[in-house]
Amino acid sequence: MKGNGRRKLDQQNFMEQVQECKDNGYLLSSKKIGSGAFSKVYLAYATHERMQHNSKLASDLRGKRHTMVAIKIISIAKAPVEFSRKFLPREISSLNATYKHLNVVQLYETYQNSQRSYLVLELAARGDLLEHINAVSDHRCCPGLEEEEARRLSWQLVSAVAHCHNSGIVHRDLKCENILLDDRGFLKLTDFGFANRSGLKNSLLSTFCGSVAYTAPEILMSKKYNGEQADLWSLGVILYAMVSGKLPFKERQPHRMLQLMRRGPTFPPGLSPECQDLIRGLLQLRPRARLGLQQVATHCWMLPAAHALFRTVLVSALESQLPAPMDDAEPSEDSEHPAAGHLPRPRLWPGARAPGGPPERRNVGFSGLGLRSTVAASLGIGTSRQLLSLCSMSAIRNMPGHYLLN
Ligand SMILES: Nc1ncnc2c1ncn2[C@@H]1O[C@H](COP(=O)(O)OP(=O)(O)OP(=O)(O)O)[C@@H](O)[C@H]1O
Repeated sequence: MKGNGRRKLDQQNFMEQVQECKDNGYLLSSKKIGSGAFSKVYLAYATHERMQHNSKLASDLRGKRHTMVAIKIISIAKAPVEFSRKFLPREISSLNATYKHLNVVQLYETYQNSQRSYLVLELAARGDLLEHINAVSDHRCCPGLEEEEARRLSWQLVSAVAHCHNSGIVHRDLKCENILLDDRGFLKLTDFGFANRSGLKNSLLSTFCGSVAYTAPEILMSKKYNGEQADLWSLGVILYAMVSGKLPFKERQPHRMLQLMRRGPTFPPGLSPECQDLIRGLLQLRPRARLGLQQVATHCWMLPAAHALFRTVLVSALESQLPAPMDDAEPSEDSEHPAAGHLPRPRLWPGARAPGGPPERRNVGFSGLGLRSTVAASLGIGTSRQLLSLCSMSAIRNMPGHYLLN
């Protein structure tokens, strides 16, 4: 009886939600795609009428060629007052502040009544990064992703986090479960429930947020912390999880966790020294010793993929749409692989220059504007402007093909 009564109530609740969504221009499906502490997330469809009234929604869905969205329904009645008054408004304002980046889930709109709040979000239908790592590990019969895939995803994640920080938002709950993948394989950072404004440049935060396994040591030690530096620690944990299929430090008790952190991570055999170096640079106990986002983006481990992509995109774009480059843009004769002659020699952090200094700066006499977008899209890191802001930076400039970005 009790079970029956509960089921009826759930059904009634769901029908109310369907009606409330319909009133706001969305067709709610019964497909539940996730749930959180006080929320449920459903697949829904935007009506054409709604799209006519919401340009954000219309422009994005037109590009995606479908009308699907994810609707996160938060039960105000079930959630603690602090959640509705503090965390939910922060989540909404953070999503508004970080609109719009290819690697950050987009909030199209919200509506609410006294019972529920609705967040209409961009759909990321391929599950989260943790599921992905586990699925790939099973498939390969070896824990973790291939470094090449981890690098591609890291580019997107670094781009997303850089965009948040540049928008004045610290995420404070970066973990594999809060990183979703969409049906095109793009990474989408989500769950800004603990996000906060980073405020003044050196202002410090004090609230404990996130999951212990991803939490920076200074937070575990209850010290005041810099949100951006704490996000960078979590980034190191995520990168470690991607390439090893496990967490670098796993203990329930914070003081034991700290002991492990002091000892530093141990790496699986076969992991490249460059990748180890990057992870070590992020998992620095002292926040100030940690790599910054710009150093991450220009770390030698991050470069090979970008380099290869630049080459590939450059070659195909040159063939299809652009005037031929001047002679000096040709690969060197001794290149075995089309990219090999131009790869900067691996540099280990912190930033020792490759022997012989940076590659010569070349200019091919075209702006490469369309190409920038293609490159940004290939890397999965948003618009060309976002690519530029991430890479306004020495390493990309030092890379062969840098002229595409100037
Ligand atoms: N835009 C989306 N597209 C697809 N699935 C989503 C989307 N947003 C959320 N989900 C799914 O719903 C789950 C819960 O969403 P979310 O993490 O935002 O809720 P939450 O209430 O903040 O969760 P938690 O209590 O774990 O912090 C996610 O783990 C994910 O599986």
